[in-house]
Amino acid sequence: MLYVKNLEKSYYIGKTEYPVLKGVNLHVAQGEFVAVMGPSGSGKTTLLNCISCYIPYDRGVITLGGQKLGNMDETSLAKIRNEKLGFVFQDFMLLDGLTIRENILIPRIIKGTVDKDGENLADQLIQLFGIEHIQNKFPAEVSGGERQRTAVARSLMNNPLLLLADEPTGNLDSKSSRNVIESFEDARTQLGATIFMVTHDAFSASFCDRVILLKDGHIYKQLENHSERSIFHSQLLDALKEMSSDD
Ligand SMILES: Nc1ncnc2c1ncn2[C@@H]1O[C@H](COP(=O)(O)OP(=O)(O)OP(=O)(O)O)[C@@H](O)[C@H]1O
Repeated sequence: MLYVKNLEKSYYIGKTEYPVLKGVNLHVAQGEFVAVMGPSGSGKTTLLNCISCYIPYDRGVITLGGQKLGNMDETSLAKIRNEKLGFVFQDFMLLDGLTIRENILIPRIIKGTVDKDGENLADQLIQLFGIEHIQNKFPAEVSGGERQRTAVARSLMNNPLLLLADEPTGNLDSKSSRNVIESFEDARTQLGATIFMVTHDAFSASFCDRVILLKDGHIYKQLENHSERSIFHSQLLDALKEMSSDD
């Protein structure tokens, strides 16, 4: 589904090159829920931004659903972002002047049509995420967890091939975080969504099928979840400790 091969990306400040991604290789299968963790500055957001086509990369190949990303004009990139990718950001990015339902419909509005099919999918997502009772309210009138569930529902509006989430639980308390992670799990089990999430939170990551640990622009280790969530959580905490003591 998503393949990243030998991905390299540097930032330049003046003429000085700062390599951030130094040959990253990974694969995310259809229907998988994968987290990326790593120390601050290890390149997690840069990796996500390369996959999102928000920033260009220097070397390597990214393919999504068989289509090679990169080297495309702005119109093609915008089409991929709107039709093949779904995004969930830490600060929700809901529009204050639109209701919860209208916010969920934004990807269809951008596409130019909100037909019966779009309204039906919105109904399905609103029901799936338990936000029927707030659908006609405005973002300022609902809780942080409800705003974040709205953001997850919106990200699924165009049946994206891949849902990308950058610190989706970063600003939330533990109850709301759990709510968001459960909404990802629902999206996966009920809609077959594929989710790629950057997080600092080992608890949130412990719900994933696989966790990729990134360190200094390389994949340090990948852990697969074959056991109970609490056991996987301990394994993750141990691996994170090992990674930080390897300096
Ligand atoms: N636009 C930019 N120009 C120059 N350097 C950048 C730019 N964006 C990020 N960097 C640097 O690249 C490195 C990786 O940044 P990135 O945001 O990918 O890390 P991260 O792992 O997501 O960190 P965090 O966990 O703190 O969000 C950091 O050292 C950062 O300062």
